[in-house]
Amino acid sequence: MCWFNLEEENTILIVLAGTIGAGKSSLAKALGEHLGTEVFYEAVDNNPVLDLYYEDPKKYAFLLQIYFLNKRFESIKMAYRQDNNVLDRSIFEDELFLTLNYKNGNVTKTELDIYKDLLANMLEELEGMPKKRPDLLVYIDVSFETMLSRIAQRGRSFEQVESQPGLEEYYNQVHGEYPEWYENYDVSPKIKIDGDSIDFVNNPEDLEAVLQQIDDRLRKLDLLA
Ligand SMILES: Nc1ncnc2c1ncn2[C@@H]1O[C@H](COP(=O)(O)OP(=O)(O)OP(=O)(O)O)[C@@H](O)[C@H]1O
Ligand SMILES: Nc1nc(=O)c2ncn([C@H]3C[C@H](O)[C@@H](CO)O3)c2[nH]1
Repeated sequence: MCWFNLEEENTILIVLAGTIGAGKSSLAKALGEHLGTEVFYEAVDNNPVLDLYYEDPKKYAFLLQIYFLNKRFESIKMAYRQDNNVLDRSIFEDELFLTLNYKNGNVTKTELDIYKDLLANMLEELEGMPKKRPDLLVYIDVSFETMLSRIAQRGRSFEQVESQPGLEEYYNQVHGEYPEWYENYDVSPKIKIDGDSIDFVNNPEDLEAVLQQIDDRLRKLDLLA
C-alpha cells in the first residue's frame, strides 16, 4: 500500500466524526495501522473534567468545552505539521456539543459568545498553517439503538444510562444533532460509513471493505496511488 499526497506537504490527514460510541476510536486505530501512522485520540482517559461533567453538566459544561477545544486545537496543529495522520474527532465537531449545552441551559449566552470567538480565532490560526484542512472526513453513522448499546458495551461508568436514566435523553439529543452537522460540514471532502451494519471491530472482512471504501475515495481525490 502506497500513500502519498499530491497536494501541499506530501501528507494525508483523515478526521473521524460521529456520535458518542459510533466507533471513531476503533476505526481511527485501524486506519492508523493501515496508514502506518500516528493516531491522535480524543482526550478521555486522563480528562480531569469529563466525569464531573456527567455528574453536574450545569457546573462543568463550559470548563469541559474549553478543555476539549484546547486539546483538539493542540492535536490538529500537530497533525497539520506531521506526516500522514488520523484524528479521532476534530475541532470541527466542537461547536455541536457547545450549542447543545447552550440549548440545555448548561452554558450562558456570554459563555457561548466567548467560546465562539475563541473557536473562530483558533480556526483562523489553522488557516495560516502549511496544511490548511483535513483531506477527508470519515463520518460513522449509527442508529440511536446502536449508539446506546455501544455505550453500554464499552462500559465507561460515568456514561451509563442504568445509573443515570436522564442520560438517555441527552444521548438522543447528541444523536439528533449529527445528521445536520454532517450535511453542513464543508471543510473537506467527506464520506459516510454505515456503522450499524458494518462490524469493522470484530469482522476482518467488514474492516477490509471499509478501508477499501476509504482508499477508493482517496484515489478519486488523487491522494493515493
Ligand atoms: N462497527 C462496529 N461494530 C461493532 N462494534 C463496534 C463498532 N464500532 C465500535 N464498536 C464498539 O463500540 C464501542 C464504542 O466504540 P468506540 O470507542 O470506537 O467509539 P467512539 O466513537 O470512539 O466513542 P466516543 O465518541 O465516546 O469516543 C466499543 O466497545 C467498540 O468495540
Ligand atoms: N460535553 C461534551 N463536549 C464535547 O465537546 C465532547 N467531546 C466528547 N465528549 C464526550 C462524549 C463521550 O462521553 C466522551 C468521549 O467522546 O466525551 C464531549 N462532551
